Amino acid sequence: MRRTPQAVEGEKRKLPLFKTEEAKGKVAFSLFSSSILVGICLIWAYRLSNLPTAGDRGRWLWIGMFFAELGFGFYWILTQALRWNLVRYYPLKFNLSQSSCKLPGVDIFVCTADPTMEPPTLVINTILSAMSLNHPTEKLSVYLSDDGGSQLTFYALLEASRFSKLWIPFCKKFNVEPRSPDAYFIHNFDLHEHTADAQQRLFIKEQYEGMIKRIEAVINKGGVPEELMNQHKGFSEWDSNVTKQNHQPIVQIIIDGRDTNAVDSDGCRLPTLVYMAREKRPDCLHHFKAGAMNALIRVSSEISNSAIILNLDCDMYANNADSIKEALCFFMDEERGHQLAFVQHPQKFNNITKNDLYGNSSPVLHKVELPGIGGYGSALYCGTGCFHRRKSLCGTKYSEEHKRLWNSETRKDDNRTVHELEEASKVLASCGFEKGTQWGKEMGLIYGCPVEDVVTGLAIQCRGWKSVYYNPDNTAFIGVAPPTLDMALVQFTRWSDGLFQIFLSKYCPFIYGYNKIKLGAQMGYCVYLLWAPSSLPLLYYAIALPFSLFRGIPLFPDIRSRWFIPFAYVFVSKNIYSLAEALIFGSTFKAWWNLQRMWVHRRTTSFFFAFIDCIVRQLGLSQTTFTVTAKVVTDDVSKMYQQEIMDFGSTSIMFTVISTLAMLNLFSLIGVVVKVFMGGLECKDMEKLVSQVVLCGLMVTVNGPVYEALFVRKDKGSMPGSVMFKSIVLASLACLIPLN
Ligand SMILES: O=c1ccn([C@@H]2O[C@H](COP(=O)(O)OP(=O)(O)O[C@H]3O[C@H](CO)[C@@H](O)[C@H](O)[C@H]3O)[C@@H](O)[C@H]2O)c(=O)[nH]1
Ligand SMILES: [Mn+2]
Repeated sequence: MRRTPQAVEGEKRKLPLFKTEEAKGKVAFSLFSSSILVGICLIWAYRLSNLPTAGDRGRWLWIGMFFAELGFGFYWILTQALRWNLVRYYPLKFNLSQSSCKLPGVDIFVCTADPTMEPPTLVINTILSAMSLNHPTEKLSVYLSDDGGSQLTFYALLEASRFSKLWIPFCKKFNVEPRSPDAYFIHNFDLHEHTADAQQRLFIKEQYEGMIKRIEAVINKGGVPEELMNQHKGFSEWDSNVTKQNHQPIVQIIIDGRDTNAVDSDGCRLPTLVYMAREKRPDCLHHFKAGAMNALIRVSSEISNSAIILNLDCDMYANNADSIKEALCFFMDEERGHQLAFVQHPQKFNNITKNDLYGNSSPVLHKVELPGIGGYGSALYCGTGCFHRRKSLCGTKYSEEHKRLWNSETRKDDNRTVHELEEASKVLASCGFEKGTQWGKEMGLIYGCPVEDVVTGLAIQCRGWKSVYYNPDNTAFIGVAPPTLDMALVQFTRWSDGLFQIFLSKYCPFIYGYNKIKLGAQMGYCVYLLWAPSSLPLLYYAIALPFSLFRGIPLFPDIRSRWFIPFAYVFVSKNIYSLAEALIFGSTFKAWWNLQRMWVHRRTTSFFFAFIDCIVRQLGLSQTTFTVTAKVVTDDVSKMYQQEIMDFGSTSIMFTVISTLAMLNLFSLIGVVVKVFMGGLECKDMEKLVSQVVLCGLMVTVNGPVYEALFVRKDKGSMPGSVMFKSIVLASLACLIPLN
């Protein structure tokens, strides 16, 4: 009997398109983690039962220790939620290729904000990589949002649109990866080979380099020359009044995907390519990246309106050519796909050195902590490398009805001309459009928070949607990590500030998420949202321990007391666990050590400043800002980074804090050594101070590079003299303050 095509289709569509795997070892882990919990409770009990009596030296120090350890303890409990429910997802690409379902359209959004910090040549590499992803080109549209409103970026995009006619067929023919020309040509191919393939590669490389030269020449001139301007009508938007902060909405459809004449060098259709610079006016809040994303959502709904949106930062190029296919496996799965709002990829970087000097890319974060919260169906939205369902991003609540709605959601059959589409889009990208609407509140990305991504993801999940964190072996998107300490700390300040702001707002996961997302997910969110206040216990330890050690005041139990055991157990086992976990997931020992140092620096500077900023803002004294991370640095700085030498070469106040803490710990350690040698400390007293000596010693060891930068190095990355001076004065003062 012959089966009808429908029956065959029905059968095939039942194949699952992704699978889930739970991590093993849950029982062992919960036993271990309970034992630490017991230790923590014992520590709290010790603090309460041994409180020095009123008038005793160090009573206040002791009370502070109790609160610090309460903070450490509760925070540690939260972090356990990230490890209870580790789930990994695997798309089944083969099953998708077997399925006869129609693929939905995909709109890719790329955001850029500044042509100097984010050079147009970098931006177009991301654009080209996005345009060449494996997906039917008539269902692919790429949008660039340029918050810099720069004709240089527009010019570069025009050049890229021309080059894409060569690049896309080249990628598909040779299955090129990474799909960013810059990242691809960095590999040293044997370009002198004489095969036809090698010849073609060489030809494309030359074309690429020629394009980059032309763009750089225009950038060096500081503007697009008249004769080039005449080549495209779009340049007429840039009259003399256009500045970054003040200009009309600009929308230019550079490639119209509907146009059957828009073809590449092989005669295949090109994806749609759109440039957008939303309107900016000095008296109109633009809400940074969130505002740009929302304008993109609206403009793209007018032009292509694809059901799936991929959002990328301008430095995140596509590495894995099949990432769209893989994401569609999740969304199109018959059984569970309709519940998913987004699929988040990890943020990986192409400039991570062997031992990850600034702890930018920890394997434990990507392989344990983020999938850990994903295990509750509540993966964090991290702002880039994320595939969204347009519906959920626009504010729709989850409902069972979203099943099988793909086909009705593809591109509008639109007969309007390019000009008409552009004019209609400009209205959507204007300042006034959002007034009195739900954009920024219930629709699109949420405004008012520098980490618009996390809060938006949370809101989506609280509307009933689920999300997936997917970390493929073949990394999907690769960006640029901040290559200086200062930049890394500034980035963490913005994050921890924004995250804590979410905690204090109506979006606090314990309240907003109550009964909507799982408790584990609420806790998991708070691990991040409480970064800023998590600075306080560590800062207290970093000051109170050397402070009291210098004065011979013991703050921990005698090493021969039984109370010493829980302290030692918690401290040692927690750190051994963290080291073992890091090594198992592919870190080096040195990378783990560097990360520990970075946590000390982040907590004592970024998180602490963010904590203060956030409180100040809650009092209504300041406004949200967004400091864009520069993606290019000078050669000196880059060389230092490549050699894994820390860069302290700026007078940032953060460096003063870092070096003051380092000096304080060093002074008190030296103080103790001197006392021991002078016979001023008896063995009995020493036994009480051992824990403090060890902890201060560790702090000094962790800070090794800080002392080097203060006293040994003479290069550009050494600590400026003024910072050294301030830190020595401050640390000495702290040592000299009398304590009754
Ligand atoms: O007014 C603005 C500011 C920034 N951006 C873009 O936002 C992206 C992220 O900015 P970046 O300076 O690179 O910040 P990062 O700290 O690297 O960004 C991380 O953290 C942000 C939230 O703090 C998220 O939005 C990002 O996706 C995430 O990669 C870049 O493409 C910018 O061009 C804009 O479009 N408009
Ligand atoms: Mn970035």
